[in-house]
Amino acid sequence: MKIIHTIAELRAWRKTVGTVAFVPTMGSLHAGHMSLIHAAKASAEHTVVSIFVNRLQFGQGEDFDRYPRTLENDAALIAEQGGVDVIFAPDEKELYPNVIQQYQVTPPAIAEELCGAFRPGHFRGVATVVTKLFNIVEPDIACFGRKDYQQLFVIQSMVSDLNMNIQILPVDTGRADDGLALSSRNAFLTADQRIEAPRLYHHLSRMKAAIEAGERDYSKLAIQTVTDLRVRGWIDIDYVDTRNAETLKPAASTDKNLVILIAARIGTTRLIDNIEVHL
Ligand SMILES: Nc1ncnc2c1ncn2[C@@H]1O[C@H](COP(=O)(O)OP(=O)(O)OP(=O)(O)O)[C@@H](O)[C@H]1O
Ligand SMILES: CC(C)(CO)[C@@H](O)C(=O)[O-]
Ligand code: BAL
Repeated sequence: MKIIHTIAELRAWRKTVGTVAFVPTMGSLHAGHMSLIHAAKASAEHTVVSIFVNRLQFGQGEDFDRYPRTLENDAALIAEQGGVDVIFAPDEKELYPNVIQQYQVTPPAIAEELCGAFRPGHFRGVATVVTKLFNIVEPDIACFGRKDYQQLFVIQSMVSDLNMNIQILPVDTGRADDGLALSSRNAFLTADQRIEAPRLYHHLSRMKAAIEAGERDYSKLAIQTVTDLRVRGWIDIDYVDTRNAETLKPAASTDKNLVILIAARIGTTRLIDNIEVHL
């Protein structure tokens, strides 16, 4: 396995190989990332994992500075699993030599809802860096986790709208035994917060069960969840929302494919999760 830091070296390597599956990450790898890597390995001759904490997708006051950076551990974990050809780990100067990225990819208005409403410019930053990475790695396939459902939606629609010749492979959310979605940011949780955090998934599961049982008043379900979380001390709840799983528009009572999305802060750590409902 090679660790490549420069675009020139990555491009030189890319010219010498056949099909490539690509897993973009911000590092601090966990079992959720490993299932993306597993899916990538199974779908092309070669696998590239990128590790880059992308300043452009973080807002003012967000956790860019404290975001965990653990390249050595990440490389060891990937090497242990085997089968990855390249870790692409550029530094900021390599990817953003002009400091300010003049040309950016602006997603449509749906990217300003849900997480986008609380992280203005976030998905522009994601779409821009993913486009740059796609242009550098030139993958045949790229894997994205369903945990970041809106991100997956933005990338899928970007690839379709801009005719990028890349197949996007969605990968199911990896969870801890108690249901908490695996996330690099879980590392910030205190022991007590870690015990409380799976409540997000428990609420999503409860809302899903209610919808499967015939409930169509999605706002009522959301209010119940918010009320219960507030009582338990979750004061910073960004949203609890039921959307059409294919369009991400607000769900209609006749929709058959839904996704319930949630984002909330526990202490200073912002967690997101979602659950799909197929009726
Ligand atoms: N639990 C998970 N299951 C499946 N995919 C995941 C999971 N966690 C992250 N991913 C996917 O891994 C890719 C890289 O994500 P990233 O490096 O931001 O990790 P993360 O754990 O989501 O970190 P963060 O705490 O920043 O949300 C994304 O496609 C993301 O959806
Ligand atoms: C796709 C991504 C690597 C772009 O920086 C990031 O948003 C992530 O890790 O999900
Ligand atoms: N996993 C999405 C990256 C972010 O939260 O910035």
